[in-house]
Amino acid sequence: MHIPFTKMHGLGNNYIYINLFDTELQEEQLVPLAIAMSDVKRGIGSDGIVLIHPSDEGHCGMRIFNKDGSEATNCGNALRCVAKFVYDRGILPYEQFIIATKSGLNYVQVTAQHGLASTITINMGKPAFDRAAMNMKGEPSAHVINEPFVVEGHTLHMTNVFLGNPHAVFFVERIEEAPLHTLGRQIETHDVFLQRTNVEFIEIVSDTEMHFRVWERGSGVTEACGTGACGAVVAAVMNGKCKRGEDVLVHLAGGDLTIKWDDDGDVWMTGPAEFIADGLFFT
Ligand SMILES: N[C@@H](CCC[C@H](N)C(=O)O)C(=O)O
Repeated sequence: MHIPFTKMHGLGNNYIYINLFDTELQEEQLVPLAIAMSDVKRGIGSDGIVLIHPSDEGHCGMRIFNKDGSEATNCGNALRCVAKFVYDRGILPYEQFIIATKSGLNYVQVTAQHGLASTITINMGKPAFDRAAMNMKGEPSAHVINEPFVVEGHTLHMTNVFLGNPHAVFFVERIEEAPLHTLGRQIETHDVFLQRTNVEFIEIVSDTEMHFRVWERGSGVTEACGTGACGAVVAAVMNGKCKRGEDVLVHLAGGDLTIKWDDDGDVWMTGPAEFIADGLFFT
């Protein structure tokens, strides 16, 4: 079987996109396909796969699988790439439309240059803070804001934000010292998180600027995480370190995103998306 695919990236967070507007896949193929395609040596190599599919009321739908085959509920960088895919390729040639994900409907605004999407702004929805939303052990309605968290004998201070996906955010003095490789997997798989978590380290530069690094659930260290950057800005506001209602410039390993948590409670993300290649995957 030959599966047509497109590889794209958002600030280096790279996924293989499969267009189900014109390709058919069975549900049982999806997990093995995510693992096989993401493999650098025997597949294409990626942080996971993303399915672009027709959805109700003329919306475009999106599903995201991490490189270990686990399915997530949303992906900020993939939302921008899907927006560029459907806009540039004439599937939804409008500057405003909706992408439906497992975590809800995301409003999209495309800024185009010479007929191609160059910058994409997405409404990422409203954050939640309760342990139930985070799928954590403990009192379901309790929030975790800057609470001591012990992992591998280290006591860190954790803030939890659910923003499309679960995020555990930690402040560091210097971003170069973020313990991504030493504690990322241990925090992701800590038994307090019933469905694991994404892990973010941030260094505050000012109340409108930060550095950011991520260990993603199911994919490990990646160059960028859109829902994570949104969660990090919300966590910084909750801890009195960033301003609500203003653009916050987030420096990720793969480039910059602009994030705003507005006064109505919605979080907005603005950034780029790029095509890498089209191809056929042989199974
Ligand atoms: N890279 C993504 C998030 C992908 C899913 C995540 N690893 C999870 O399992 O929750 C983004 O840009 O938001």
